[in-house]
Amino acid sequence: MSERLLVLVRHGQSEWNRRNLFTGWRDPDLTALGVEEAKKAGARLKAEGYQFDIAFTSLLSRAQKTLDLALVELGQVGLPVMKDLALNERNYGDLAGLNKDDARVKWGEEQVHLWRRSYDVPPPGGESLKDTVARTLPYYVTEILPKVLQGNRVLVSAHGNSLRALIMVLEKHTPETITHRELATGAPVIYRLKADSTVESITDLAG
Ligand SMILES: O=C(O)[C@H](O)COP(=O)(O)O
Repeated sequence: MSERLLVLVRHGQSEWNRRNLFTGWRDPDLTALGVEEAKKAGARLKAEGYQFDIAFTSLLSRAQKTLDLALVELGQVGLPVMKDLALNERNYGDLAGLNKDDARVKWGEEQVHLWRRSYDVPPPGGESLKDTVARTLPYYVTEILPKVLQGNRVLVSAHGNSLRALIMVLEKHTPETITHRELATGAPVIYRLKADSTVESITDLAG
């Protein structure tokens, strides 16, 4: 019987997460804590008995490195890995590199919250979550989902907002409820899909 297993993991803490900077398509490395989070994600999955047939990640180092470290813990170095821009973090445009607290002082709490969590308000020069869904969803539908439905056990290492874009569809969030869906660094979320591609069960390995 097919498992139809899909595991999503947000990369471990990056240097810019630690420094509280908008990151988007910029490419900072993991911190020491981020490395530990990535290893812990792999170890947790291994301890729960998970193994994978294929993995997907973005073109950004923090997601790729998280995947590599998790695969070492899983004893699965050499697993086929597909890398694609479609899984990159939401492009934060002109906000990239700015401190999130400084931005709140400059533009106000409410405006910054709209840029960070609203569905359809893009940051200046960047992508809204709606734009990110438009970028990531076609890739999910054409590349990732078919693998899951064929019975491959699939691991995806990506980013807070590119994964929230997929989670919006998987968990059937509305533009309002998705604003409250947060994703911790290095915390795998495990989905079992039905044959019709809807979600049968969700297990969050956070904490
Ligand atoms: O790109 C970033 O800054 C982070 O990865 C996600 O940031 P957010 O929680 O502000 O959307």
